[in-house]
Amino acid sequence: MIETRELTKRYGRATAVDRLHLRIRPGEVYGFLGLNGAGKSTTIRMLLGMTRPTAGTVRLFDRDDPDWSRVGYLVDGAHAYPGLTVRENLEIVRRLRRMPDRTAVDRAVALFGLDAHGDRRAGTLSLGNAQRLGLAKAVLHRPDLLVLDEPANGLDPAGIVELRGILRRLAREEGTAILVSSHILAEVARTADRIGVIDRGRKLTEFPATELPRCTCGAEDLEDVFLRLLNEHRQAEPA
Ligand SMILES: Nc1ncnc2c1ncn2[C@@H]1O[C@H](COP(=O)(O)OP(=O)(O)OP(=O)(O)O)[C@@H](O)[C@H]1O
Repeated sequence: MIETRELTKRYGRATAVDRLHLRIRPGEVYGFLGLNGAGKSTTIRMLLGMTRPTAGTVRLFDRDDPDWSRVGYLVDGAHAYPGLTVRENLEIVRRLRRMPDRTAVDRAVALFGLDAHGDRRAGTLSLGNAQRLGLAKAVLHRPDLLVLDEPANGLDPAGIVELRGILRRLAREEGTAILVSSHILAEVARTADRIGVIDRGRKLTEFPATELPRCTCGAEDLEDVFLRLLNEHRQAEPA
């Protein structure tokens, strides 16, 4: 349902994303891994129509002309109106999305454990709670595709576990396709169904999260796998 073909972004002579093929199915959580500067955010921006590809295509929901009302996202950190409360921020999103269901705000507040902060001004929230608000805004309208760039930023360990549960539930119960980029490798291993590793704009490998032990070749964990893959790739293809 979400597919990129030969997706490429060049900035001058530098190639940020290089002929990337991605496919994410409904109900699938896709973990997108890469070092700083690997090309994750650029890919995400192209998926969301925020950056025009130099070459290649993005197809969302099997259409060339995407229906953005079916997409939710959290990129570049959580943004909110700082002078408005958590509920007011969510209420604005509800109206902008033309959602008749007035209980949507309450549901989102509860889903992200923001009950105690509903009447606080967003500008006074801790980083983790601001991130929760950003996530609540992203899923308020029950999108079919959810794109999250480093969603665990600022969350405490309990928040990270909660986020995992929420993403798994959205995928399983609502059939949401979820792309999540992260540096927290162990967390991606627990959250994602499939994992793709990108380096210098190119997809190095992709594997089901359940097959992680089989592709470790003696590696201790995903972090180890990731570093081995990068080393192998960089030895094979020096910059
Ligand atoms: N607007 C831009 N102009 C020029 N180069 C850019 C621009 N945006 C990104 N790049 C370059 O493209 C490459 C990929 O960057 P990108 O932000 O997509 O990586 P990333 O994997 O998201 O990294 P990080 O984990 O640090 O956020 C980097 O070399 C970056 O410097």
